[in-house]
Amino acid sequence: MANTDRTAISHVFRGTFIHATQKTAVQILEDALVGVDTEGKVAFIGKGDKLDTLSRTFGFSPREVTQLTQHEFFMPGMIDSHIHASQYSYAGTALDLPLLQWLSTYTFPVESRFKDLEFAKKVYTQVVKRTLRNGTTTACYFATIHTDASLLLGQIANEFGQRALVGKVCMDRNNSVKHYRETTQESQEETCRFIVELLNKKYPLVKPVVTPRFAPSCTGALLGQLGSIAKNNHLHIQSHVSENIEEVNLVKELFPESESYTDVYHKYNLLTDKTVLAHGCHLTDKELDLLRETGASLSHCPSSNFSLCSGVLNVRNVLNRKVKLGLGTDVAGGYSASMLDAVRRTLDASKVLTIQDPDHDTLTFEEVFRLATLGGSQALSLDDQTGNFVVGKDFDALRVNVAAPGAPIDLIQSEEPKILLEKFLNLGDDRNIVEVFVAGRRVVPFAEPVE
Ligand SMILES: O=c1[nH]c(=O)c2nc[nH]c2[nH]1
Repeated sequence: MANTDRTAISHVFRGTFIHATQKTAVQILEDALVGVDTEGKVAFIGKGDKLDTLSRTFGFSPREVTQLTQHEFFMPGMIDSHIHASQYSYAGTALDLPLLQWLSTYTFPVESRFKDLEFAKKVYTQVVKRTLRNGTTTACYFATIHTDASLLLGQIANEFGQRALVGKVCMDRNNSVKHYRETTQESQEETCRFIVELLNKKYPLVKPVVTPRFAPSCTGALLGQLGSIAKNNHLHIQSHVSENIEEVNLVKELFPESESYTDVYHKYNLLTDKTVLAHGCHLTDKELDLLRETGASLSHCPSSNFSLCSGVLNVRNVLNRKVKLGLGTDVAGGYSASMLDAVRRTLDASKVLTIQDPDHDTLTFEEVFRLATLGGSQALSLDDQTGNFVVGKDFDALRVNVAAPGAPIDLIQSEEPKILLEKFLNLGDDRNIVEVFVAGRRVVPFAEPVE
């Protein structure tokens, strides 16, 4: 009997699906049949040999099933839990200074240019397209202090179909760049305008995130106001924490009454289960415990941590202390806008710790795969919608062809799915990502522009 009361099915795929669950870092579903409904949600996950029964139950024709080849698999879309969209214009350059000098020499002068909406449109279109093509289905973006340009980033993410958290950056002190400053009142008022205007657009996949840049850029007064705005509107919060030692010492000087850097955010009600803090290389165990207790998460950004010589986060310790953790490219402190690079640098960082201490429990590629997908969704408190293949979640997925023509992987023989995944994570690039879906909509290859 045909399915009448369910949402209609829009796609059915048959082949290998690979994802992470809470229990299993890499779960492989061979010859799976996955149906996606017209609302973009996973409608069913079954075995290929149940095609007839599933097609009757869900009311689709077996002829409509898309069959993957033996070198292909679907995996969940990757989640970039920390990326500065506004810094994309200089990605791949300017990696020769430590954090605080890097910010004043390169970052603030470039970010100040986003007052110009034409410039903002160009850079934001590029970064959204590039990250989507690289398989980032969800991005947690820092924009700049400019409200209209930040709204434009939300509009562009919506147009291209990327799931995004977008933050108008707040900073009311410690910036020597003349045209890149706001008063406490401006920062607070413009944050409210940003939130109201972005929410009014009713973009289905784009949400505002309250964004104090980091404690050294914000007065206690501003941090307090931002904490209240986030609380009153149940919003996400993002910032940076304990990236570099000089920064940690500066926070001690600026907030002598606080017990630690993390405590500064706690004091101003900025640690919630919707908070994500980037870096955390120099956090103490006590600070990690505070993150766990408040439900706040970390975004591990190893490319940037290496490039700016900031530090090496001990991810094993973070996981042992049960703090939620995702991965971030941190463009442009990180030079690559690909989450595959974040995966590789995460493995490198873990191996650096093992070189220093042979007893260190090195992360496996399976664990890092989980961090790039399910871990990121948990870090952003979006795991009820995305992160793995579960009936009822949105279908955010990458169709990977390990043997795609022109791509940088040579297969000598047919391989097990787990080997295909490992090869893709270590050797692959966007040429292996043949299709990207967000909430069931195919967003890569890009639709032809309408003339
Ligand atoms: O890597 C970083 N990039 C930034 O833009 C930034 N701002 C504060 N702290 C930061 N760290």
